[in-house]
Amino acid sequence: MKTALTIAGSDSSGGAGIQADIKTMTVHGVYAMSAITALTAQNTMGVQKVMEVTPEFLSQQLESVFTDIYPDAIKIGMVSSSALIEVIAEKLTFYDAKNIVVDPVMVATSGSKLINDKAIEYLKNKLFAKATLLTPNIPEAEILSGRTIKTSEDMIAAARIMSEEYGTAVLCKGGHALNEANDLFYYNHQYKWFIGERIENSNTHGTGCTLSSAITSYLAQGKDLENAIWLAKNYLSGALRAMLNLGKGSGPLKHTWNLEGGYEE
Ligand SMILES: Nc1ncnc2c1ncn2[C@@H]1O[C@H](COP(=O)(O)OP(=O)(O)O)[C@@H](O)[C@H]1O
Ligand SMILES: Cc1ncc(COP(=O)(O)OP(=O)(O)O)c(N)n1
Repeated sequence: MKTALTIAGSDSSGGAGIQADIKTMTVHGVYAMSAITALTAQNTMGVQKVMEVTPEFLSQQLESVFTDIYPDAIKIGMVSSSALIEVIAEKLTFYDAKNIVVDPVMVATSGSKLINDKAIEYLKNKLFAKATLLTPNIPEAEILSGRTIKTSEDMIAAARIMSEEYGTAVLCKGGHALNEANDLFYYNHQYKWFIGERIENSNTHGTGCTLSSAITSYLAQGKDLENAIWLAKNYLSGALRAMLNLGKGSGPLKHTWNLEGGYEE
């Protein structure tokens, strides 16, 4: 069985973070493991409280996983402080980790900030160069590239800046654009659009976590990067199309849709 590790925050409502990642990896037939960076008290309306783990405890979780069940691929999500980022960077190097998808989580859809400013600099300087793929959404891409994104051309320019600066592939996600759901992939001075039909569903909590952990699952299974992105986007669209409606705010996706025999693309 192929294995994957998610290094991320826990979402008590189960729609994003570690919980979304484990569900996604599991329905893809991949054995999921976790190293938790923070506990969030969170629901579909917002993040009420965050409790970060200590760097020592994160370090121990990573050591416990890597020395026993080696992950074929790794997803990194919410990491809110520079000390935790340092630990992750050190362990990824020490254990020679491969197939690393970094989702630079900064702000939840509800508006809550999930990272501090110093940590953003550490992400850029210590973690991004180790990534196989970065998956910023539009607001994150604006912060990381220093460019305002209003048009498709802006998305291409921002992705180029990030890809060239960090020497890695970038998928700039278009879920925050108004009428489309097109994601822009940039690597090796070339770009490609991953076109998605926009689905009218206000329950989008955890779309980014779900996409990045689906990509990680496909990388663990040995798919090449572009194929992994196509397959993951198809899975994400099905999870939105299943129209689960839970909670009072922006609710979670139906992660199990692909086990129920419907919603074929
Ligand atoms: N309404 C929607 N219909 C179809 N796809 C969507 C929709 N909203 C987001 N997506 C897709 O979900 C994925 C996550 O994108 P996005 O919502 O921008 O990220 P994040 O959750 O990190 O803010 C992308 O592939 C994006 O195109
Ligand atoms: C613990 C935790 N991690 C990440 C997020 C953000 O998840 P994302 O998939 O970007 O979805 P939204 O929250 O933006 O819908 C989170 N909320 N909690």
